[in-house]
Amino acid sequence: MSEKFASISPAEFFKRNPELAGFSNPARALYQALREMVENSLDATDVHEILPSIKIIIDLIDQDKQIYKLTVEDNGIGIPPHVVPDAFGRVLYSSKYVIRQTRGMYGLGVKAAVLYSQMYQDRPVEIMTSPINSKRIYFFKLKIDVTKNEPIIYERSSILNDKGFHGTSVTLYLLGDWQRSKARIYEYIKRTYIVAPYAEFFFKDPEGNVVYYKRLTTKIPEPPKEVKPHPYGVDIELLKNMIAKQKNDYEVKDFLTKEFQSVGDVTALKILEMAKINPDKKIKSLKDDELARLTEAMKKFEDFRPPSPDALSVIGADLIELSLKNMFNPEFVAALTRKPKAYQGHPFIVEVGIAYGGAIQPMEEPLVLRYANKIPLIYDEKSDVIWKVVEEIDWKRYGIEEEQKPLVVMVHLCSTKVPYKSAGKESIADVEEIEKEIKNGIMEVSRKLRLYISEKKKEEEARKKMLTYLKYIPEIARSLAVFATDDKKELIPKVQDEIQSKLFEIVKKKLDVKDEEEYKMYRVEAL
Ligand SMILES: Nc1ncnc2c1ncn2[C@@H]1O[C@H](COP(=O)(O)OP(=O)(O)OP(=O)(O)O)[C@@H](O)[C@H]1O
Repeated sequence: MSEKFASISPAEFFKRNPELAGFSNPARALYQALREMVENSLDATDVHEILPSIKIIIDLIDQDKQIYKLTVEDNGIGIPPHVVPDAFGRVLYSSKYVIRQTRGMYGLGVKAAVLYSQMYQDRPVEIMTSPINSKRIYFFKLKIDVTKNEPIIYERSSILNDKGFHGTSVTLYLLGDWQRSKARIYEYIKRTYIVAPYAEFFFKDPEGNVVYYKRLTTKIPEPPKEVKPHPYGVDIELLKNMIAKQKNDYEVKDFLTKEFQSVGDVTALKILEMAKINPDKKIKSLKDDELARLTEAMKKFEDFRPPSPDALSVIGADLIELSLKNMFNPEFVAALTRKPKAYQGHPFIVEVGIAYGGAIQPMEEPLVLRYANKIPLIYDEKSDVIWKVVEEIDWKRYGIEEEQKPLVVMVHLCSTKVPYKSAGKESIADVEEIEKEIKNGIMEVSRKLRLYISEKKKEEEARKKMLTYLKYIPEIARSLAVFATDDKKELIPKVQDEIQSKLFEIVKKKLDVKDEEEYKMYRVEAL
């Protein structure tokens, strides 16, 4: 029998393999669709220095068929009306194919949700949007033509925007399973809020429950800037692609200095010498073998400055501490942002937060909160590099002796390219440089915890010591009273009482006991 060959569109590919984008079953699909929409909303707000107000509503609209209506609304930058159909109806269409840290990166998320949606019910996706300063609010209803990977527009209209609204609201109908996704959806929203305390979230679930997470601060992290590629991240195809896109036919030396970061005149000349290419040669005339030599020289050259961290946007130690305190009410909290590092030409920064004791529920393993580019990662915990590192930490070395540890470890990796293991963005691959940074970050913040625990222990020991003195006070007071009254028996009780009170007073001061009740308790116990 002969093989039958055919070609399929990217839309068809993801329709056939929805699990690759996280849409593997109705429970996971409801969670994943919500995630994709919330992440788009956050990218449309905080990346543009707008304090996010995000509204999420899930309704069950067909009990028999388990069809849910999911709406996510934001106050973001909105979407220009001419790109809406492609943004929601053409797989691999995105505004995020630039070198800048955003939650989105594949140009797939919301389309994967639309594809899944139209597989099990027939309502189109509904979009309402108004870009900043737009005089009109636009409405669309559309589906994806799976064979052509194109939007099919069912409705398009607009109304006057007389209230100055800007932002986007997306409504999707899909086969879901609320009962089996409920815990994870709540966890996702909570963990998203932990790293975005400058956002407010309103959530109404299909059972009618409403949660509101209020904005804790108006301090918004500095947004990421778009940067040029770093020479370490280059390959032959990328070079070809960049050259093809150039309007002017640069000389190769100028091309290197103008289109890449960290390349000045001297460096460009050195690279071209290594690649044996004439610096005046026009880029469009470069042959394949020359491009290969140029790529190799760019990879081998050792003196580039590391990739610029300007494209990254960290959360910041103070916001992490604020959120951990607010969420867990711990007795100790610390956080830090490590210095920028790079892997394969991509800059990255690791942030770590730790919370201990107080109201934290003790568990055998610490509670690990994993984040990548401000997205909480909920599924596939055990296959993630963050988990791998946390698992290897010997907490006893940091003063945590308990079998059941009241401990939360939060790790945030931000990068212009997070090495996710799949398009569903649930776990980070073990890249050596990243693994090492996470380890160093956890160790550094844990040393602060160790210091806190050891000081606390010292204080407790000192306290215990003082408390044992209490036991001896009546005895000492009696002996001193006998001594001070020259054995005049009738005076002894009074003097003994005076000495005793004085001594108790001294210990009380030393112990720093402010609460009279607590002090009495010690006394009773000690006596
Ligand atoms: N709420 C929104 N506000 C503004 N723009 C949006 C919104 N939702 C989607 N977009 C636009 O639509 C594009 C496509 O979104 P989509 O979720 O498919 O991919 P992405 O976010 O770019 O990447 P990823 O697949 O990694 O999530 C986005 O790049 C963005 O430009």
